[in-house]
Amino acid sequence: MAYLQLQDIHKSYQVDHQEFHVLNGINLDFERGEFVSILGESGGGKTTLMNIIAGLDSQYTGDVLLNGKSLKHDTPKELDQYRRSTIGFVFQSFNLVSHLTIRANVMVSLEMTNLSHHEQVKRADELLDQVGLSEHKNKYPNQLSGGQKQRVSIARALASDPDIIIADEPTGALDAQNTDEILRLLNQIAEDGKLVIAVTHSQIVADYGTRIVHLANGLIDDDRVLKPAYPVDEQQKPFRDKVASMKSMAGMAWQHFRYNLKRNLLIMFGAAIGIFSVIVMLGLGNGTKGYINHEIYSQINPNTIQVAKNVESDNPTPKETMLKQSDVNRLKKVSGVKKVSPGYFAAGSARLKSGDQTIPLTLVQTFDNTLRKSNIKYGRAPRANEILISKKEAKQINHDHPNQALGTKATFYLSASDDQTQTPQIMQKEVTISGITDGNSLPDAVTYGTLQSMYRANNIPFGPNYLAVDITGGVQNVQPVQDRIKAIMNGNKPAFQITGAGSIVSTLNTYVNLAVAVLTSIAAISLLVSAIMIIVVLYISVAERTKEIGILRALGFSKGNIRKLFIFESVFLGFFSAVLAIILAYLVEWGANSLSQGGIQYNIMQISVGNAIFGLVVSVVICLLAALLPARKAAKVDPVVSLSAE
Ligand SMILES: Nc1ncnc2c1ncn2[C@@H]1O[C@H](COP(=O)(O)OP(=O)(O)OP(=O)(O)O)[C@@H](O)[C@H]1O
Repeated sequence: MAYLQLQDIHKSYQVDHQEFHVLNGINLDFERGEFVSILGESGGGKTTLMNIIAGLDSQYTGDVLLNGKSLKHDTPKELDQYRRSTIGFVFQSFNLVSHLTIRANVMVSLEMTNLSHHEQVKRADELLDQVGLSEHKNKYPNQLSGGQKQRVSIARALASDPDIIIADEPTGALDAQNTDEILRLLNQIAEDGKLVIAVTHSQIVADYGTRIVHLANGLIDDDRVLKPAYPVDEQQKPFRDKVASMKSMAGMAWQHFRYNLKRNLLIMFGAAIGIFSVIVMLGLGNGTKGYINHEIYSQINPNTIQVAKNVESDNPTPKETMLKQSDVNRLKKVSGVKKVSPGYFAAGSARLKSGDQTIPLTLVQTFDNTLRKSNIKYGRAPRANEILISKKEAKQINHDHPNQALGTKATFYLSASDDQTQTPQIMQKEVTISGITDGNSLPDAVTYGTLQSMYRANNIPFGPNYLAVDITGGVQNVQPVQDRIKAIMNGNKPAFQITGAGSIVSTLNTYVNLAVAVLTSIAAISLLVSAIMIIVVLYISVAERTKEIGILRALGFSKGNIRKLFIFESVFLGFFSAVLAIILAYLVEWGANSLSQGGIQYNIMQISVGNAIFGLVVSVVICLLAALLPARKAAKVDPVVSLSAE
């Protein structure tokens, strides 16, 4: 039984509903150690026959048997494996991968073996040495002469130690001296016990081999043995072949990415704009929220909230708003609540009279933890019969030296209505100014006891109209505790409401979040544009690399390998675009914050690590999705068509 048998091979092409018969029943036997030249007229079907032998074309009738085993029913994956392990290609136009160095071109075949990287480099160097190119291994194909390129392609064909070398017009593009050199190498391969099948028009080439087969009208019309086949030394391959790994495909994608760095940099800039805008918007949102919180929390203590009774009427009576001990007890039970203290606020009904100055007090409240001691610029917090006023008010007492208002005696007036008579009464008390605050919108403050004594003196019932609730832990606990308090019901109505400045923080944050979401969505439109751009670029890349895809498929790379090649390249694009976008965003953050520190003394842009990671993940995912269709197209490229492409 011959090593390779062709049995009654018929092949025809369908063009415009017409059938063109190219091979009309080829029967040939080949042995290892033979150097067979296939001669025949141009267009006679020699390349077609080679594609069938190589397992690139399976649309034929008849059978190809290797060691007696038919290829006819092999799956595409089995044919990939057959090419990987058994076939080595040498093409007329060399078909080297232009973006890979000479050594890397040889190593492409070795990616599909179980050799370690180090062993692959060693084998590639040995082969390049064998074909006399060891000095050129770091050059790129366009830096070599035609003869040198063909020697590289011979080294690549031998890399995976295949038993059959198919050479399609191997000397067609070479001068006499290089032809001689290449023929010597091919003959050496046959001498080493491999089967060399060379398609040629040249009688010189044909005469060099051990046998000449002539093709005419789709049939073998002559088959001459010039000399006996070289003896075959049965040797085990020094390594096993395997499907190229993810790592290999990532490595190859990386090599192409680097080779096209300038172009890729431009694409990356385009793709980075979208990610950059999204990250900047998120950072601006964080900064704005932070600024609002900072402004509010610098005046009030976020960890103490004001809780009032939830009353329905617009104009509730003091009795309706008054909180009871039972309310205090209910709040104390809420998890996260540390302390509940009674508080009272009076809006628009108080005055302070000092000498002949009468100062209206917009808001007076009890001094408790909702206010920050750090806002007291001069003096201290009020004790019994003392009052804390703002700097603006102190200026009305002593215009030039407001701090000298400290210790001044004044009369504090407060109107209150007796629930029974409904007649407002003006209560008054002599107080001393104990402190002056710095803020513009801070309330004036007295102690709860001071207010209580004023009401008692006038026989008007008094009780807290809010409760100051201290919350354990950090600021992050405030919202959950607020939510738990809001969930306490009186029948089917909430029992309490959160009042004071703290209550608006979450509302403001909700608005800012909404604004950020809208702006981020607008920024995300540029992400869509980036995605479309990447799809277009990859489609162009598939078209540009059709030949390369054909070469890789001929060498034994599977469709899946080709798909991964494009997907990896796109992922690299996504990753580096995001890195670029993140760097740009942090630069803009630095610029914006330098400006905002000068104005509002706050970092208005705060890009978190989470924002940067989000940008990175989104960019990689978008590029991954954008690569799916072009990668699929690349995988579907027919190697026979792409190899014959101009
Ligand atoms: N994909 C195809 N569709 C239609 N016809 C094709 C296709 N590929 C090849 N042919 C035809 O099949 C015939 C054989 O082509 P093939 O390339 O095998 O010839 P060849 O002997 O290698 O020629 P040459 O020596 O000029 O390279 C030619 O007539 C060619 O036009």
